Amino acid sequence: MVLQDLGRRINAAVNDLTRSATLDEKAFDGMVKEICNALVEADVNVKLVMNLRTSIKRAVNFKELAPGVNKKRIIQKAVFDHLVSLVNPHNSPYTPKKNKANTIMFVGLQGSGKTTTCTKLARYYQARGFKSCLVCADTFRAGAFDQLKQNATKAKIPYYGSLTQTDPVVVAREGVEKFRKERFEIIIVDTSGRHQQEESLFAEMVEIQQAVKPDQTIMVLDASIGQAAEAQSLAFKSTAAFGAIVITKTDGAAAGGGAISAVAATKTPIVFIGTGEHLLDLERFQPESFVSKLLGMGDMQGLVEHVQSLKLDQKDTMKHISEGVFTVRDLRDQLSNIMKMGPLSKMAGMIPGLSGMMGNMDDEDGAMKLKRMMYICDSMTVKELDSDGKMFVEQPTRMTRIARGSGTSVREVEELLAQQRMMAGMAKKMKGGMANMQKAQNAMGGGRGGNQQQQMAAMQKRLQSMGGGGMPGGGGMPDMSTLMKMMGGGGGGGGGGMPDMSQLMKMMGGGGGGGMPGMGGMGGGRGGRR
Ligand SMILES: Nc1nc2c(ncn2[C@@H]2O[C@H](COP(=O)(O)OP(=O)(O)OP(=O)(O)O)[C@@H](O)[C@H]2O)c(=O)[nH]1
Repeated sequence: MVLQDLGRRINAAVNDLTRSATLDEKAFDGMVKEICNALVEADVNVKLVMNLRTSIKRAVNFKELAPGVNKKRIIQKAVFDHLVSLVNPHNSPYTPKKNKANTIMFVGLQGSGKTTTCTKLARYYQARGFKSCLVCADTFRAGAFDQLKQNATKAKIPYYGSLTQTDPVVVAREGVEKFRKERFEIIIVDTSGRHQQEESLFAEMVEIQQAVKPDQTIMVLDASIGQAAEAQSLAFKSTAAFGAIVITKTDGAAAGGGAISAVAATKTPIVFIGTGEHLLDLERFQPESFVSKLLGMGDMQGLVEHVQSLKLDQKDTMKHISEGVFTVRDLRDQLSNIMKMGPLSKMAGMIPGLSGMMGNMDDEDGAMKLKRMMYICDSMTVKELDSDGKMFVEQPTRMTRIARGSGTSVREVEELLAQQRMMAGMAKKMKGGMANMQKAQNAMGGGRGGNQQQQMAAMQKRLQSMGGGGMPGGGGMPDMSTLMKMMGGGGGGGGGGMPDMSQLMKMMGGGGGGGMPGMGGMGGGRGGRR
């Protein structure tokens, strides 16, 4: 069962119970049983599942619940809290510091995703202002250096390796020394994959560790090993004292829940999880955010961090929106920003309530639709791009020309222009709202350097007062329709406009956040795709 399915099943069990007319002990026991079955099927250790069952039942003691208490809320919160503690390692990892060389060494079994994750992590820190680089100390697998070189070049990360030196200890030492001299702040050392039995490779790993003296050694584990993650991490731990774990391939692994909970049980911090093959498919692991996303409640903090790390250029569009304008070029810029964000299904998972709405959205179809919209924009003249779109109504032959030039249909050009018109309408409405938003932000002590938590809390309060469905476990995030209300957007399942996320991010003190306006119109939302 992939993680998404696990989340859906748990969510369904909780929702079925809280919606049912008879919220009694028998129905509650049924829900707990269904959650436990789902967890066991996702390869979570039976003993851990039994503990969770006992503690949820203890937390919601029907016999002692006073009449009139909000049982729904108590049940939701108990499930949320206990799932969080199931995946919480209760241990903080090393945090890299600015203006010093932080050396991070990667170890793990063959094929677990070390090389890929090294590059993802270097990019992650690079995007956060750390001068990052990569050292390839895998002289064991032919092609390992080439793979790292290719990945690093794509991510624009400096790298070091050798095609002739066969001693990985020498390569690691030379690479780290070179980058330390050059004042790099994050130096990531990739080592060769091991099998548990290969004693000589284990010894080599220890030698590299002694040579480069890493500040942190990270073990990479493939999520598909499920519960075996515990034994594997202990085998590595007894040889190389590693400090943290990255679990890769949580996107497709049937046993992802098993691996995460097994590692958490060993109290080893899980720093990141790999969620796909793309360079951006790396998420910081935080138990609350993870469970929130698993249950389809979104992960707004993760979304803000992700969008900020992309360093999207929003200046012109934000200025336009504040003036009540939204040109075709603004739409093109937003499309290009969306394409930088990674697969749509992942973005949707971070927005409360949206993943359910886009349940059947196929990433490939979505990406293709976006590309075709970009082709349309790229076939326009500068004047057309910077226009408000009215010239297409006055001279419809322009649409025929553009459709021909972009290899698309007139219908698609019309759809794109309809999208732009809708955004322009929203921009007009938001003209006054932007100033109010800014005022609200200032009042909350916001601004770029503001206290994000305070702002989140204030925003949640405001959203709740608007009637949004609260998220159990302190999240309090509303559903999408509430967000849309707040943003003054259209909304609605089939092709309704998504709100401009940059507004939300601004309010959360994100600064420079990215806008994703009108994503719903991209493919018509669920069922609207052709
Ligand atoms: N779906 C998915 N694939 C991943 C993820 N991380 C890595 N991969 C894929 O897993 C495969 C193996 O990854 P590598 O990075 O080469 O693994 P490695 O551990 O360096 O391999 P060795 O050097 O042989 O030990 C590649 O095809 C990656 O694209 C992930 O989070 N999700």
